[in-house]
Amino acid sequence: MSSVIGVSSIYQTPSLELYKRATTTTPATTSISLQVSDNKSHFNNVLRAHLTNNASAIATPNSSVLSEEAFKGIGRGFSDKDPLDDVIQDEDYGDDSENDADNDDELDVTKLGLPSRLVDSLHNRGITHLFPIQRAVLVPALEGRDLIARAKTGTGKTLAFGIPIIKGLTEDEQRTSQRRTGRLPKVLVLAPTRELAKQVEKEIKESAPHLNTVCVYGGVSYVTQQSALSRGVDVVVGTPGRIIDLINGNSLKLNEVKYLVLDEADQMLAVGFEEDVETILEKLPSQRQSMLFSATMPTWVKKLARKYLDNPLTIDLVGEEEEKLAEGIKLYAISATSTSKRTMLSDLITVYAKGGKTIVFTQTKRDADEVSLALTNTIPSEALHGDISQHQRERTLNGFRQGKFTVLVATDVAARGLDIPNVDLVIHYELPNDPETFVHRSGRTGRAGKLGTALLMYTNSQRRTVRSLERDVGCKFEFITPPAIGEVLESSAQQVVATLNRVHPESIEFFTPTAQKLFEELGTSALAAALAHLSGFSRPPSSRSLLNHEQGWVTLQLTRDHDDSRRFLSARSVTGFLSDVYSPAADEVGKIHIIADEKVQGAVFDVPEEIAKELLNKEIPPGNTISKITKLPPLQDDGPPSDFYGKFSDRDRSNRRGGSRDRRGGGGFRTSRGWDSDDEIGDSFKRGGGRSFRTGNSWSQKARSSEDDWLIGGRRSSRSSSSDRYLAVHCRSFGGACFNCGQSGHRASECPSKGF
Ligand SMILES: Nc1ncnc2c1ncn2[C@@H]1O[C@H](COP(=O)(O)OP(=O)(O)OP(=O)(O)O)[C@@H](O)[C@H]1O
Repeated sequence: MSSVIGVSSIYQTPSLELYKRATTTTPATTSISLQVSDNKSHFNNVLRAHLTNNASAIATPNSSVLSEEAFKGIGRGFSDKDPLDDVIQDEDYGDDSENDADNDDELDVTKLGLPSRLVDSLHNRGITHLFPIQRAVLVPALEGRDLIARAKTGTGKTLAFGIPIIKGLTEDEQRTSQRRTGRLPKVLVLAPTRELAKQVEKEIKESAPHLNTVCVYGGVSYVTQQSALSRGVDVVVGTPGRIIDLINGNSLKLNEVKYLVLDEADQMLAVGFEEDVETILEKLPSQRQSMLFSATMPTWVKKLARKYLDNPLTIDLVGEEEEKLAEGIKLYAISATSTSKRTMLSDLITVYAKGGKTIVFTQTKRDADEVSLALTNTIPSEALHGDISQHQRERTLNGFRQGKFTVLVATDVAARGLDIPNVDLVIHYELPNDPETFVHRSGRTGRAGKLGTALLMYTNSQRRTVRSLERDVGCKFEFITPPAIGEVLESSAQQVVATLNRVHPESIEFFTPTAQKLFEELGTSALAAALAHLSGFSRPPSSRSLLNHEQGWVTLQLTRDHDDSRRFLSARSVTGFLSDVYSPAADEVGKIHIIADEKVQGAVFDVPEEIAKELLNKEIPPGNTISKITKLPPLQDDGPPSDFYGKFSDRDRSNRRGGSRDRRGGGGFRTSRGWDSDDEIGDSFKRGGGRSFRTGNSWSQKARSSEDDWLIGGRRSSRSSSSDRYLAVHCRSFGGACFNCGQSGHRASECPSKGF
């Protein structure tokens, strides 16, 4: 349906080229006219209207122009009731089949009326077209509207606020044509972690090298930050703790701030920055534009929005039902025991990362160290967690970015915000604490429209949680079995071949005479030997159990013909059968699983390699078959299923604390999808340092783990009481396997047969 609101003038142009010319030549007028047919047109039109600096509105054929006032009045259902009710959702930005060329132009950074300096630096970074969240934010942000926005991981949220702000600052600078030394910041970006703050700084600096951007965060000296601020600054990005310290020390003055950005607002709450954030917001001039980015809308964030934002427009490009992960992330899940995880990991990396970058997520710092140490024997890897100094963390991240090593083993500190290009594989070595953490961990791959893989390792008892995760995140896992040794060898060989292709021709020349001689003597086996050695298989690979991936074990399958009158196979009947055929096999048999397919009477079981050889040579009763298998058939379930997320599930935690609070399932995200979650406002309690933590919020759980100290921008010691730390560190049993002896239930550092 179309409706005419009021017409004063329409400039209609036959092409965008003419439109562009018209926008530069048409004098400013005040009122804009419109004819509206659908929401998408509204958007297109408002975009055009605003790209002309609100001075004049130009329409191309098939589209009309409307003012913001008119826009508010039509179709969208803008409401007076609650400012948070103004919502623009993803479908409003879907493909416009009417005019694809127009669409492309709307995204083309050269056609948006952005300052040429900004366009040039975006182009230098390979950014030629806006991503959807950037497109959605651009117009209302340029209008000066306060915003609340949400989009999936890696979709370009930083430039969503960065581009309009840079445009505004650059134009201001051009107008005044002077840059005062000692000028006060016009932009304040608050980020919950140092890493995120640094990343935002990097994005803004690279897109606007002409502006002075200073990043401030705790854990490092004040002096450099203070002197950078005193030289004059346009944009300050920082973590709340250090920002308050700098304000109190008179080094940072916020009187001239025109733009405030709150990045990852829900994370601020989780790490206990509520008070600090509010203290900072109180100090800002009331005449400003505020933009808030948040993955969820817990009560505090809503309150913040109501109190400090002015009639904000909500832009939600995730929605309620949609998959919360970025497109292009392929998901796998693999069942593993705490022991087999350890042995399986390098094979999974070899097969699924194919030589690219991998991030492995563990729950604890100690696990990160131990996993990384164990991996280093086969694949170069480094650990990243809170006990590592700031300087070393930066070196590690840089080394990983530059490809100096390919596997980063990290605690959840790295899950949020870190933008490392081209991560091919994310492995959840331990189940995440909640679905949000899963989304953020997985979102380290498949960034900026690229493809990626995330692989979840779970134990049998966590099967139900994996299903819950699928429901909560709106995703589907492909369930896989451990890669067979053949696959691992093939992938290793391919990776070695890729490495060989990168050997410098001059180096090749040095080795050619020896290679020729070898080839004459040994033929292709000389080359094969080199490949085997470079793949780390100088010795033949030992066989591995398909059930728990343990080396030196073999998985065999026993099937029985249907016409066999004996009872169906059970674990006990398998042992009985083995003792009849070859009694050492019955003595040594490991795991036994019954095949799920009811049409097959069969079981799979593990035996040591030597025993398997003997057993396979024995004569067996007719009607039975024993064979070595390379892939597991579907097996019957065993073990109690669990509904817990990670080691720090809500239920776990409340039990430990003796809490009787009414929890809504295993974490806010599960039971309340999307933005309306976490309304458990009564659940706050104060911790040392006076910052309040809400126990009902999944993030507060993380904050309470021993994990996240270094996340916080300074004031580390004030955030957790010793009793909290005790709970976090001591009140959970170790469920993993020792990297020293391989036994489960203790860590390598506590291994009875030390020598680690
Ligand atoms: N329009 C664009 N074209 C190409 N690349 C872009 C564009 N916008 C942003 N990028 C790049 O995409 C990557 C992800 O952007 P960014 O870190 O802002 O994502 P994000 O949405 O904040 O992610 P997260 O939620 O994980 O923090 C960055 O490397 C950024 O430079």
